[in-house]
Amino acid sequence: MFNEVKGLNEECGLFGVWGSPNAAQLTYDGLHSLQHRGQEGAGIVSNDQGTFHRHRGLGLLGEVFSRDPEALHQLTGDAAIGHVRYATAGNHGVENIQPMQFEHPEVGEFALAHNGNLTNANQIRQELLAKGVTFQATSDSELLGELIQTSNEPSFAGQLIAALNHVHGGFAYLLMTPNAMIAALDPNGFRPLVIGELPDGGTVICSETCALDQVGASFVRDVEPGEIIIVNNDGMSIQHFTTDTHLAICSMEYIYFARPDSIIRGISVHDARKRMGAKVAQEHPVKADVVIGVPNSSLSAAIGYAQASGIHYDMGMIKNQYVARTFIEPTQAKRDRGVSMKLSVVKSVVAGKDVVLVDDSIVRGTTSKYIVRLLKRAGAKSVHVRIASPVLKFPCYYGIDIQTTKELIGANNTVDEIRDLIEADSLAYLSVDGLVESIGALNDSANHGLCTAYFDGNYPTPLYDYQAGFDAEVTRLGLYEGAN
Ligand SMILES: O=P(O)(O)OC[C@H]1O[C@H](OP(=O)(O)OP(=O)(O)O)[C@H](O)[C@@H]1O
Ligand SMILES: NC(=O)CC[C@H](N)C(=O)O
Ligand SMILES: [Mg+2]
Repeated sequence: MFNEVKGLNEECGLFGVWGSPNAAQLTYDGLHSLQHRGQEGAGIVSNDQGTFHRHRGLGLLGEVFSRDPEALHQLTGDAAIGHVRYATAGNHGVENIQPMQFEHPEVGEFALAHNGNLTNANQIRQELLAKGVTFQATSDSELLGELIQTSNEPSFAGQLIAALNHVHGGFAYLLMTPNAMIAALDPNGFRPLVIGELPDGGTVICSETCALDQVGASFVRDVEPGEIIIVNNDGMSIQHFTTDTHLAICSMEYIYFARPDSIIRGISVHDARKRMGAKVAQEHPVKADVVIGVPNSSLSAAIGYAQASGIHYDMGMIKNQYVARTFIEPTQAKRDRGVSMKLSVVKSVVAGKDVVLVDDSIVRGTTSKYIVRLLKRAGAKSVHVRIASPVLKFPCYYGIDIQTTKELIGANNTVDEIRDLIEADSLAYLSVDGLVESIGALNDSANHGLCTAYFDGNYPTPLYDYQAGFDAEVTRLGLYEGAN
């Protein structure tokens, strides 16, 4: 597959429209603003008075549709759903590119798109295999469709509710039948999902508010954990597949994944990142001449660090806008080359200076190590690295593709060891409490409505398929005994 070399890989983006002409074009535009959530493949299914049309392919949205210039025009109808993918389960083939389509005896056909990762996918796959199901793909996303197909419930609505109660883990789903667009969010609400209204009265449901802005839709509300939202020609209705819900939205959405111009559950992502930067300045002050950020995702946190510390902010690094899209077999040599083609230093900003370098996260350490060297080569007197999130130590099983600790520098080294590995003069991270305070409490539960499992190992759900592997890793690393 072809992809930009990135430290952290995004998840997936969902966008759907009901009741607006040119629904496929709107979906294309919306997905374009969600491209940061997935770059492996993209697809759109339109609904023209009950007849579905689909186009999907590997690569960026623009590539998928420019390979076949007629494709978008053929997606006729006033409803559509679309998806941009970054794989967390299954292979990278086109059969896993969404939306997926299914035949159904009651509704005719339906299409399905999924953001997240199921924790009991293996178990469900075995159950379905035992029932004689043959699969169209290898990812976990298809499973909801197959559960609907094989359910004993008499109606599509009942089948969907039963299926949603059978899958576990992270899931924001967008489905479309000939008569309705349907959204559902897992009981922890790990992934963001919002509803908007178009000026012509059409309804949009999508992953982030930046996509609402893109198509001129106004924000209506967030989809709540456990909800099923049904949009049809009579309007919108809300049901619940469960009321046993515990909000635990992924804190990495605020730290890194979401676009800074998005608002997640009432909190501006940019403002939350600025507060994270300010908080790490307060927790780990350092005397320096200039604060710089690592484009793109840490710039908000760097601004926050500068404002709180009183040290002036400057543009010390540039990101090449035409980043080489490198063939990834994810080897370290390729990652190193990818980072070097992506980032460069503005020498006049850092030469002869004590520099605070703010980044939002360290995954393998490739980026920090490269940049510290680059800054020193450009004449920086000292480089103090400040990370606007806590040490990334634990895997994510709900939609980020960090499913093992092996490559996480923070799981395998102490902070002092990481400082030496990246050759920084000092290194410090935001605390977990500081992170939660910076984002702001979403509710009054013990976890304040956030999932911080990647930092503290507190998973809000059972891990099912992943439990044994997780236990083995914890034992191997002695993680709970405190690596840091
Ligand atoms: O320790 P590493 O393995 O290098 O990963 C960490 C880096 O990856 C992410 O950025 P990314 O390269 O994805 O680019 P972006 O900030 O432009 O999104 C993150 O913001 C860090 O900069
Ligand atoms: N990142 C995601 O949300 C991925 C969705 C799904 N698990 C897949 O692998 O395709
Ligand atoms: Mg970055």
